[in-house]
Amino acid sequence: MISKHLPLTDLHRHLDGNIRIQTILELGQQFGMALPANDLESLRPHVQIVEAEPSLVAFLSKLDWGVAVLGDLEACRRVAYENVEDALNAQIDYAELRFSPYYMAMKHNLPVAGVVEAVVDGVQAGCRDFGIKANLIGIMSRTFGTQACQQELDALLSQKDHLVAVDLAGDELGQPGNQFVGHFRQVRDAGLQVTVHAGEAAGPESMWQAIQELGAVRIGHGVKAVEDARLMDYLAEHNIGIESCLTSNIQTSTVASLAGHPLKQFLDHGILACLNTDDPAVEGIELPYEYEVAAPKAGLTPEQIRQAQINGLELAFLSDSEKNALREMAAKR
Ligand SMILES: O=c1[nH]cnc2c1ncn2[C@@H]1O[C@H](CO)[C@@H](O)[C@H]1O
Ligand SMILES: [Zn+2]
Repeated sequence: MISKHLPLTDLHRHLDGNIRIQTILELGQQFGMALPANDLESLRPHVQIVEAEPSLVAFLSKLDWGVAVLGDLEACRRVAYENVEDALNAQIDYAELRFSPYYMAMKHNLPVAGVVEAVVDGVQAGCRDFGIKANLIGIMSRTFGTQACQQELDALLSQKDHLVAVDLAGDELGQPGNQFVGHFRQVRDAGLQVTVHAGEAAGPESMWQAIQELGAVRIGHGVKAVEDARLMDYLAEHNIGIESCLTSNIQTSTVASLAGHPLKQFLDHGILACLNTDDPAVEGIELPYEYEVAAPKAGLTPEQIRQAQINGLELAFLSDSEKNALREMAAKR
């Protein structure tokens, strides 16, 4: 259950993994693109997971049509704006929306820095119109290699005042984190926080690398930490946050069943772990489903679900006064 009197956060939410099917249809039509299907239900299996995919990389290919229809910067602005409305509809009080401008720019050769500006603009307009709070996390898509990531980072840093953090996402096995040490030095020098997708496709060594060499203060997924007792202790002692995404982990075949998901062990161990969506439109779920269906199936007690909601605010890239304002707002309703 979601506690109404606590702020609800989604800290791990890809806005380019949350493009509405209807919007994919409309943008496809607008830009005269041939889509694999021309109505909502026939397009669905091409852009949404219908059964678990065999691997992370197979799962990620389901995001490709959503970004393929981004034919101009206005389209990027539109999906960013709609993402804020989706967050409101999912009862979210505070969202950290992450996006990969290189991935969004790729199909139509859009200017990468222009994509960042368009996303910033769309999210700002959305926050004004829908009355919720959001911050942006820039992603480097490791799948496309180190040079593309540097180009992507340059574009992100050109708008660094509008970002709270930078992340590394994509093919964790194919592009290990040790290639990105220089990139993350630039991120930290720019005064931005670091969160990294790690311990999802690769093992606990990938999480150690993200923490010790890239400077990650939060880890996306991190499911493989259970294989390393010393890492479990380290995460708890150093308040390294784990951004759990239960349904996503099933759909990428990272975890075989919700009953076997390690989130419960993280919470039992005193690790600051929270509940998040990942790519809601692609997964066909929203945050309330994660709280009301997925978390109980993963064996979390009502107290642990409440703790996960508290941890979400604790881990947010917000100042103490911003967190307090959210707490007071939720306590009053
Ligand atoms: O669960 C995930 N694990 C790793 N990378 C992901 C996941 N979901 C999306 N992306 C990656 O994030 C970028 C778009 O924001 C893309 O690189 C996409 O492949
Ligand atoms: Zn993710």
